[in-house]
Amino acid sequence: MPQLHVENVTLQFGGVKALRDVSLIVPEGEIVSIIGPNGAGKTSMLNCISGFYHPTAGRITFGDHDLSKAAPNVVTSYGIARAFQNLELFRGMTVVENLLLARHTHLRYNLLQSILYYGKASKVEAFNRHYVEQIIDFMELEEYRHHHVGTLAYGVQKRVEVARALTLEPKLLLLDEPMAGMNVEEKEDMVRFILDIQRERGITVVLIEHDLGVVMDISDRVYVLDFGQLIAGGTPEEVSVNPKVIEAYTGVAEHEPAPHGENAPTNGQMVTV
Ligand SMILES: Nc1ncnc2c1ncn2[C@@H]1O[C@H](COP(=O)(O)OP(=O)(O)OP(=O)(O)O)[C@@H](O)[C@H]1O
Repeated sequence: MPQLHVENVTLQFGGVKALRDVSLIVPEGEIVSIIGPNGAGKTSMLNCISGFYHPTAGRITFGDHDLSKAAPNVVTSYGIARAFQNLELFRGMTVVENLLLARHTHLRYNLLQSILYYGKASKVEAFNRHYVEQIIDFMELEEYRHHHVGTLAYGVQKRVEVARALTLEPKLLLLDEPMAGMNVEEKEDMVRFILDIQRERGITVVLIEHDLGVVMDISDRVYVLDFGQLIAGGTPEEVSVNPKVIEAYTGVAEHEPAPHGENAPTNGQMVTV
C-alpha cells in the first residue's frame, strides 16, 4: 500500500488552475521528486499535501489519514514535516533554540505531557533536548549550535531548516528546493544528508528540486508537472527520455528540429535547466 496517495487533485485560484487532475503515489521509504518548469504547480502540490491549501477536487491520503481538508498542524501530527523554500527560522535565535521551539510548537503532546504529568516536565524537557542534540549531530551542525541563525551562511541555514523539520520526527519529509542558492560543495553535502535521511532514518522523502542532475541521481521515482498537469512519472531513466518531458523543458516537440546551445536535448539525455 502506498504511503502517500494523491488522487485526481485539482487546485484552482479563481481562473487559474495550479493543479489539474493530478494523481501520484509516494511509496514508503522512497525518495520521490516532483519536477517541472517554473509555475508548473510543484509548490502548490506540496501546499496541498501539507495542508496549507485544500484541493478544489480530489483526495490526498497518508496511510489511513485523509489530508484533503486537514489543517497543517493536523498533517504534522500524522507524521509529515516540511522544510520550506523560504526559511521558516527565527534569525535572532540560536540553532538549538530554533529546533527546541519547533519541537515544542508542533509536537503539542510534549507540552500537554508537561502539564498532565507535573513533576515529570523536566524529564520531557530533557528528552526534547536530547532529541534536538541528536538531530544537530546528524545534520553536522555541532559547531553552530549556539550561533544565531541570521549570522550563518545561507547553505548552513538551509541545513538548519531541514534539521527543524527532522525534530518533528516525521515519517514523510517534504523538501521544497533544499539546494536552491547553494554552491557545489553545499549541494553535495545536502545530497548526502537527504540520502542519509532516507537510508539511516528510514524517512520517506518528497523532493522539489530544479537541479535535474541531483534529481536523477538520488530519486527512486520522478513525477513531472507542466502547467498544472502531470505529464510523466516513472524511474529517472524512464522520465529523462520521455519526449513530453523534453518538450516541456525546451519548448521543442520531438518531431521539431532541436535548438542549438547548452539547453539543447541530446539523444536519450535529460536536458538541464
Ligand atoms: N495563492 C495563489 N494564488 C493565485 N495563484 C497561485 C497561488 N499559488 C500559486 N498560484 C499559481 O499557480 C501556478 C503554479 O504555481 P506554483 O508556485 O505551484 O509553481 P511551481 O512549479 O512551484 O513554480 P516555481 O518552480 O517557480 O516555484 C502559478 O501559475 C501560480 O501563479
